[in-house]
Amino acid sequence: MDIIIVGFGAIGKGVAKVLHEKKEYLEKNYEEFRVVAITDSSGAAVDENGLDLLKAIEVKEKTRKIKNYPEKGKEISSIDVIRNVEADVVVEVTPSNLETGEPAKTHILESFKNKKHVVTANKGPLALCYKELIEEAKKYNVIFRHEASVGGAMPIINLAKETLAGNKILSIKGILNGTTNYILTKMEKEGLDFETALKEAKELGIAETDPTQDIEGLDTAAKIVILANSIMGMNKTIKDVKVKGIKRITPEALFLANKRGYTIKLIGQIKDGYLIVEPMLVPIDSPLNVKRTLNVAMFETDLAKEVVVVGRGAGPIETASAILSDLIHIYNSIKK
Ligand SMILES: NC(=O)C1=CN([C@@H]2O[C@H](COP(=O)(O)OP(=O)(O)OC[C@H]3O[C@@H](n4cnc5c(N)ncnc54)[C@H](OP(=O)(O)O)[C@@H]3O)[C@@H](O)[C@H]2O)C=CC1
Ligand SMILES: N[C@@H](CC=O)C(=O)O
Ligand code: NA
Repeated sequence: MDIIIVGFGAIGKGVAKVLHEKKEYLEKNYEEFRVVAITDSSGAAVDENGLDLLKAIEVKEKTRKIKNYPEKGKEISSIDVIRNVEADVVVEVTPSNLETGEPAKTHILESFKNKKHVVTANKGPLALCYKELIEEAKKYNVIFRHEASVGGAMPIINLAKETLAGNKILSIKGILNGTTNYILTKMEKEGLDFETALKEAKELGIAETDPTQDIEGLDTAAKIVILANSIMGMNKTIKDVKVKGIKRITPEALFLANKRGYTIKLIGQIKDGYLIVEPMLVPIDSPLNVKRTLNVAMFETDLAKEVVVVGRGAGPIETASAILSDLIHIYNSIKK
């Protein structure tokens, strides 16, 4: 199966690393998953016989520009690659823009028009025009998967759509941002100051390209919109979310909360049609009290009653795990 990776930052490189590591597993159980093009803001590397993924990562890390890939690098836009390079699937992992959804929205729609399936981790277009994307995918008869867009490696979207199929999801409450959970954990457990904890999160490759999206709660807001629309049958946008971030939370506030048997977590919640993101006091022994980059989601459903899922919500390899599972789903759907 031939793949184009659009965006070659933390997640794009994570996908390349995972596809390299899992090469034998994939060839044994499915077929070769070949990356025939990689793009970033500088251009692209294109090889219809499949790029050397370790070389692509090395070129990117050494020169910051994928167009410097020897012999196969070129100054060409992602849209031209999507239009002109033969491939089955586009993996869209450019930055999430929560105002316009670009450039991802155009990349995704252009992929559909060129009969390419899409796997994305990008929250922008999903939080702004979910219905349009689903309708366009149907119109061009292509598969659109986005498990990585909410909770990273934590199974949530496909879990609700597949394993909980038939259930009515009555409410969802959880921690859906790894960066803020990492910061709150480091402040609480190690007394680290906010800026140092944020710097560490950036070095881990878990923060957004613009980390204010994490800190101000907008990333969590985008994710609960995606959940509301994709697994609760709503039609919301990010403007429908009441949002508060964690900027005012201090190590002292966490210490005081602990003394009273609580911790403080950034909680996203969908209940009775309302979408809210705010820091909340959480009992120390609550299932919501997960640490570092972990995410957690508590579902209330009509048949399965309460369901709780926990997993790493961010990180290059963890997120690539969700992207790989969507790629395998597409393989099973188109090649069988
Ligand atoms: N980091 C994480 O743990 C998770 C991230 N996500 C989502 O995954 C996506 C990628 O995140 P992440 O890898 O961390 O972000 P980065 O900022 O590390 O990487 C973004 C990449 O997109 C490239 N890019 C920007 N504009 C374009 C364009 N027009 N065409 C092609 N490439 C472009 C950048 O190019 P250049 O290198 O030249 O600047 C960069 O390579 C985001 O939408 C994020 O919300 C989802 C789950 C987890
Ligand atoms: N910045 C996000 C990345 C995953 O969506 C987070 O910290 O959760
Ligand atoms: Na997920």
